[in-house]
Amino acid sequence: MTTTRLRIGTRGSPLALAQTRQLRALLAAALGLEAETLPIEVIRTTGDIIQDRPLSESGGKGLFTKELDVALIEGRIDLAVHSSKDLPTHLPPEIAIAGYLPREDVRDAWIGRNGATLDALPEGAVVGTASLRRGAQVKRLRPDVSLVLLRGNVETRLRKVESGEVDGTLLALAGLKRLGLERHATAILPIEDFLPAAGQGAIAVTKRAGDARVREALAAILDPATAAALAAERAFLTVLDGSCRTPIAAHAKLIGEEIEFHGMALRADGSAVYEARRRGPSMDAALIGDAAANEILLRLPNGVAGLT
Ligand SMILES: NCc1[nH]cc(CCC(=O)O)c1CC(=O)O
Repeated sequence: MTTTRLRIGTRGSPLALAQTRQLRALLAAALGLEAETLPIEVIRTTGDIIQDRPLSESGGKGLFTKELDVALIEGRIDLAVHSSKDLPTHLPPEIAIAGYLPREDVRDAWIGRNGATLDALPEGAVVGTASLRRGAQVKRLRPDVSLVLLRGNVETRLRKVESGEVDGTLLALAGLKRLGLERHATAILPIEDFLPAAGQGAIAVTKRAGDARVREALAAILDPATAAALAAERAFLTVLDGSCRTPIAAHAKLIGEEIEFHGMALRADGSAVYEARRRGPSMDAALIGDAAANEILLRLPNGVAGLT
């Protein structure tokens, strides 16, 4: 197998690069190569350029992936590394998800100014987030706090808490860990109140559909348990999130041969929550996520649009 020239594409954010180096190290070890023989191509995406408004208002889907898809299709790279959370539910037909690395911690971390917890924030405190899901989950517990848009990469957001621009923010613990910034977490939020985004904590690899060379090269480092969980979470998202404007959370985990699934759709102001829980054989993961989403759809008085 000629694998020595596999080119890896990624966004250029510190988190994207950390994830890509992790994948490259695993892949090189599995192939018995030096990591440096697998070149990393940094590709700027639309999502990296838009910084001043929520991505949900900018066309949402595919903002972090389109330029990487094009690079794959044009043969400039052979695989691309993504945060699964940022992968759209529908990919172009030329692109396939090869699989996922073993998942990191799926939970959200709370970063409070001067170490304050979410419970201990004074009335009317300001929480920064760009995530509709996190905003709705915060409002559900603390309807008195105000939400402001906080974008930028992980370091930028941490700085905005330190400088007092906001009293606190939420970030994926996985991202903090990968950047060696876990010490900034004031608290790790319980999964029941802060059910994560579909795909949170998982690194996905995409490739050209039908590229057997890349599929074979990756086989040893991809994790089937994460793939089963992601199949359920992505199916749930596919049914509920046509718009990227609805707060949706989903978490699946493999217990033995079974998938345990918990999904949630929230009204943006946190005033209503619709949940579904299911358990079933892991081979039915996508069906489980799909069924849970349809169960929630049936309970929504005005469909998903009623939640925005
Ligand atoms: N949308 C940004 C993004 N995409 C993936 C992660 C974290 C890493 C992960 O979930 O795997 C983050 C930052 C954050 O939510 O704190």
